[in-house]
Amino acid sequence: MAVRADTADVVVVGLGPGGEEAAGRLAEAGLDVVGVEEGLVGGECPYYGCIPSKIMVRSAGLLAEGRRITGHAGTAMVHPEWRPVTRAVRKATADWDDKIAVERLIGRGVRFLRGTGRLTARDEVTVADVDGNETAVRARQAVVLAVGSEPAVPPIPGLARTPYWTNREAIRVEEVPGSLLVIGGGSIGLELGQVFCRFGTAVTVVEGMQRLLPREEPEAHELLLKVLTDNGIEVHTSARVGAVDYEEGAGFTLYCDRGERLVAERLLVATGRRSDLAKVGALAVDVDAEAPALPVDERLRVAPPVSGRPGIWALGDVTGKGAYTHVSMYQADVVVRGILGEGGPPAAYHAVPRVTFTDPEIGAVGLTEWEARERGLAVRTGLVDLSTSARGTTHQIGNDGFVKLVADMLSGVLVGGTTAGPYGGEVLGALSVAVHARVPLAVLREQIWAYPTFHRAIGDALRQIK
Ligand SMILES: Cc1cc2nc3c(=O)[nH]c(=O)nc-3n(C[C@H](O)[C@H](O)[C@H](O)COP(=O)(O)OP(=O)(O)OC[C@H]3O[C@@H](n4cnc5c(N)ncnc54)[C@H](O)[C@@H]3O)c2cc1C
Ligand SMILES: NC(=O)c1ccc[n+]([C@@H]2O[C@H](COP(=O)([O-])OP(=O)(O)OC[C@H]3O[C@@H](n4cnc5c(N)ncnc54)[C@H](O)[C@@H]3O)[C@@H](O)[C@H]2O)c1
Repeated sequence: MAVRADTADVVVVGLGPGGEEAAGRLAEAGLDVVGVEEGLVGGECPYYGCIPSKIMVRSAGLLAEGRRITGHAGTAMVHPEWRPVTRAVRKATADWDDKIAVERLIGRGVRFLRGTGRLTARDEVTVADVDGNETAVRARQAVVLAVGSEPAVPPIPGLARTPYWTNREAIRVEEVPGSLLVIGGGSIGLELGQVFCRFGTAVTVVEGMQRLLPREEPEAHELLLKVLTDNGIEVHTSARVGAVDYEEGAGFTLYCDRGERLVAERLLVATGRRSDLAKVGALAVDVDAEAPALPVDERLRVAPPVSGRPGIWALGDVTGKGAYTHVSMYQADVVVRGILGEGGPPAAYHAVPRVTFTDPEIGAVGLTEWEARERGLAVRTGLVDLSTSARGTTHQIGNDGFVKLVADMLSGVLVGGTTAGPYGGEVLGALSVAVHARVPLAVLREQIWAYPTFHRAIGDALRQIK
């Protein structure tokens, strides 16, 4: 094993969306930056997450729209074919090759090291490559930990011995299975579950909590339960999986505590994410390696720079502030400004937007009604059914959805909201601005909302907030 020593102004460990952005911008600003990545430069989002999954969602959406033609605009026979989806995913991921991403990074001035980075001292990252060679890089100014997350697989008896899928295998699948069990009714389980269902797979979703998307509004659960069940997906909520079995040819069997015995060809485990703090050497900065996330202050510092010693920053999924690409990119900006000493506002999370790309899409921003009540706010809500709105009426089939607003009457602003329905993620834009900028309710009520749009329902919901 060879050991090499190096120094740099900044070492960025993990080059997902946020790490890549931070490394690139810091190098462009003239700092000597070493970027360390053990997998693919770009991270989960472009290769196994947002991009390929949304390609699949789009293809599945086309099938659904095709099937809606009959009875509304003529007749249509829809024959699903998975091959074009595989082709599009392979193209978008460059066949899971990051050559272009590495070139782009180097082009921005970053020195790239492929390997696993670990904090071995407060100012040192040791990078081990696949051959076991190590490079100890001493950071003069900063270390940025942007190591993201990986699937959290629950300790269900029998599961570890089976060839279950996580998002990684599901994204790379070459043929749709005849049947699929999904453990977890969150964003991944529902987006991919609906995709496979639309391509002909018999899908069963098993969710441990009482509701699908349990962190969102209960109305989102009710809507998705109705629509997904209508699509033919079998949904089990409040279901605890006691054991998993797998037999070649027979497939997977889930034994649930209430006695259900669920069988399918494939099993997708989509039960959230975890970050491996031990692997990145969190102990070197006195962080418990078993902690769920790296603790950061409002400037994303795990440890501020002190008396000539570099500061340790973190960003992205590993900070536990919302596992979304847009959060990681937002935090990258705060980190870059912090390292360059540019000042500017600290990180704020009162208006984190999120979209689950099911059909209907579930867009949400800020607090849910329950979260607002938990915080003791003077809560009033407005709720409008999209299907009965003017746009819902003209849209006809596929018009399920709602707009829900959560207001705090003391501060007189919206603190959260949900826009569920066709283009729910796009409609969310208007609400995101209102929650982010704390636009007074009085000002929002004066707004003219174009007719007949889905976002006009925001104006209708506002009128319910007295
Ligand atoms: C199926 C799926 C769909 C998703 N869809 C969306 C979506 O539509 N919209 C959205 O906003 N978000 C979506 N997400 C979430 C999004 O992908 C993540 O929030 C985002 O990728 C996190 O970015 P990150 O910068 O934290 O790092 P990650 O993308 O997690 O990347 C971290 C990188 O660090 C590397 N790494 C880890 N440890 C080390 C180490 N010790 N040394 C060197 N390298 C290391 C990893 O190999 C990885 O490349 C989705 C996720 C999944 C799984
Ligand atoms: N459109 C998007 O922005 C998008 C899409 C996919 C993923 N993501 C990100 O990736 C993260 C991970 O997605 P995810 O769907 O895996 O996580 P999630 O946290 O969104 O959902 C996981 C679900 O699994 C359930 N669960 C956990 N353990 C279980 C068990 N043993 N049995 C049954 N159910 C169980 C949870 O109650 C939860 O509803 C998301 O939180 C999100 O931040 C975002």
